[in-house]
Amino acid sequence: MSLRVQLLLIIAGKDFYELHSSRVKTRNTHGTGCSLASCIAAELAKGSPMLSAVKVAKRFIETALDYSKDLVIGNGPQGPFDHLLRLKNTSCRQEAFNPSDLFLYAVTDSGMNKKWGRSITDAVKSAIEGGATIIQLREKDADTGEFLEAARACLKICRPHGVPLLVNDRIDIALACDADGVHVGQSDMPARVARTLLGPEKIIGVSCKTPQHAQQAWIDGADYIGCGGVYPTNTKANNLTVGLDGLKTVCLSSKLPVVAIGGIGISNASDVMRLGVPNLKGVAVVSALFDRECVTTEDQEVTCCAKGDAMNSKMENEELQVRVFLIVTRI
Ligand SMILES: Cc1ncc(COP(=O)(O)OP(=O)(O)O)c(N)n1
Ligand SMILES: Cc1ncsc1CCOP(=O)(O)O
Repeated sequence: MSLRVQLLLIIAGKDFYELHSSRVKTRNTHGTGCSLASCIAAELAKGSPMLSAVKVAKRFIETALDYSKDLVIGNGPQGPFDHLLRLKNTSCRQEAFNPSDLFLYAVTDSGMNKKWGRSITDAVKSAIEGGATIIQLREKDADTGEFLEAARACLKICRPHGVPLLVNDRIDIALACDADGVHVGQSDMPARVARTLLGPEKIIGVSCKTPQHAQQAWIDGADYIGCGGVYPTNTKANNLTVGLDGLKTVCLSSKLPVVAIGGIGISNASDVMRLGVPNLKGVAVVSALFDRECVTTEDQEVTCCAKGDAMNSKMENEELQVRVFLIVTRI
């Protein structure tokens, strides 16, 4: 039987969160409370909002408990857990949201699938085969029942590949099918409310065009920023273009990982990634993947080099190999 551990978090007397995890069976629990508190304090000192700080600290304690569960130190009924594991072990368990998942972000489009006569599940399957690292279902004109059924079917495709599936705008659909998260825009459900509804573990992305949007997304507990349109696009009407400069400004204004979106395809993905800001983690594409007659598994690899950003001295002058896989048409 696997026991669950529950941590209740109340922020400012009004926001209430339940954080769950599996119980680690071990006698080595001495030091967990003070390590949890210290880790929360350290995250807050780095500028994290309370929820993010507690999530990071909780994951650290879980990982350390698991890592040190079989240690034998002393003879007492309770042993110490190894809170220095991060200094010794670099292969710690992965966090729930891995920013590198943003690398090739495929956003579906019901109109394009209809135009090319393909089902949403076929589109998702092909995108994953082509190298997509995260999928967003952006089904603007699907009926709720139809959308929910499609989302459930897509989850069955994504889960075995370890590819997160997010739902655009529809928190209700994400909740109903237990998707990995949502993407919301500035005029959708506010990210703070989405976080309250979805809980601390789900992935929340927010569209941001300005540093103010980015700041609010961070405060609201978002996991990543979608920034664009970087280039003009026909996929989204009346969408203000921010250009590479706007993208860079948003990236530099935030600690959150950023994915660029809007008019990005095989011809300019490398220009975007060459911006070289450390928190720009990938490109989100709609038409480059899905406005095709036949999405095949034939991948085209574009390798580009991006310089590390001077903001991060470790990255300075480092050649960063960015491999962008795009699915191409076979006629
Ligand atoms: C990754 C990503 N970034 C931005 C958007 C745009 O979202 P939004 O502003 O809500 O506009 P719609 O997609 O709803 O038209 C996105 N979908 N994904
Ligand atoms: C949804 C969205 N948000 C900003 S631009 C855009 C559309 C991107 O589509 P495409 O990759 O076809 O330009």
